[in-house]
Amino acid sequence: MTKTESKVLVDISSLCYTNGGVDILHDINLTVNRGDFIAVIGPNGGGKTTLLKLILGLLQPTRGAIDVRGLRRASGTGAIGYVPQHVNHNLNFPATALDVVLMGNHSASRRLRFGNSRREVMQAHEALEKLGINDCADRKIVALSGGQRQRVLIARALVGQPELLVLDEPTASIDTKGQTDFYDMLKELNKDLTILMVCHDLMIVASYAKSIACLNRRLHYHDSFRSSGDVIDIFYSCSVQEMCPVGVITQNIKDIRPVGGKDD
Ligand SMILES: Nc1ncnc2c1ncn2[C@@H]1O[C@H](COP(=O)(O)OP(=O)(O)OP(=O)(O)O)[C@@H](O)[C@H]1O
Repeated sequence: MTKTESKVLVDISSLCYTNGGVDILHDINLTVNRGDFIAVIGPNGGGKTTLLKLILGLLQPTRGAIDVRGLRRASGTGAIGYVPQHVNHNLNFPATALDVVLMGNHSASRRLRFGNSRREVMQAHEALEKLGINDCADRKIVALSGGQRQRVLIARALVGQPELLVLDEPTASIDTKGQTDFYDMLKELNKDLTILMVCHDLMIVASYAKSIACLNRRLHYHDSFRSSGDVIDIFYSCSVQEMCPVGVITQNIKDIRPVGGKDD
């Protein structure tokens, strides 16, 4: 880290978000530090996507603040790369993988400029290469597999050279083997890039994330988390209205750990 780089990229304090009189997020505090790999888990409707939209600046907090001054905007089009939850590809849409990645260069400031510079095309190829799919550059996006398409979307998020990569349930349509490859790749990217990811798969979370934020209107942050098949059963059967399932799980791990067992 250079002297000008801040350790804290995003600082969320006492954030509340209300929509139509409904309290969707309440008193959220979260700090995203450079190098983090944070998994956000929580039940459907718990506010995960809403939190990501607030960080991206697509929504404004009702109360509290999100400080993103730690993110430099020196180069590229955006300090945050975003891979959304749902991307519906129109089967008649003729774009190639390269075209989709190049869309990552389109910012408000250059909306009226047509075409791409040679440098932008080169950067798009580099992003595809980084994700191991540059050989798909000229293939139509609709002709790619779910896993390949997901990598194209990450390449699109990376082409603006972000410092923070935000992903919303990125592997919903990828098979188990593809998911392992995908998360291995994210782990590799995390060497240079900070990652904040919504994910429902606790095994994945336990294997890849460095810390976990459990969100159900309120947020509970945990520095570390371990999971097992039993724990997943507990997670999905517990009620998580106001309490944190990770707290329940952690308690349960303590309860089932044999006396004299290694305390880790
Ligand atoms: N545009 C909107 N207008 C009004 N309410 C909304 C809007 N978008 C989301 N909500 C509500 O906000 C709450 C949180 O939704 P959000 O999509 O953030 O949850 P989530 O945790 O991402 O859910 P999931 O796991 O199902 O994707 C839900 O009650 C939802 O109905």
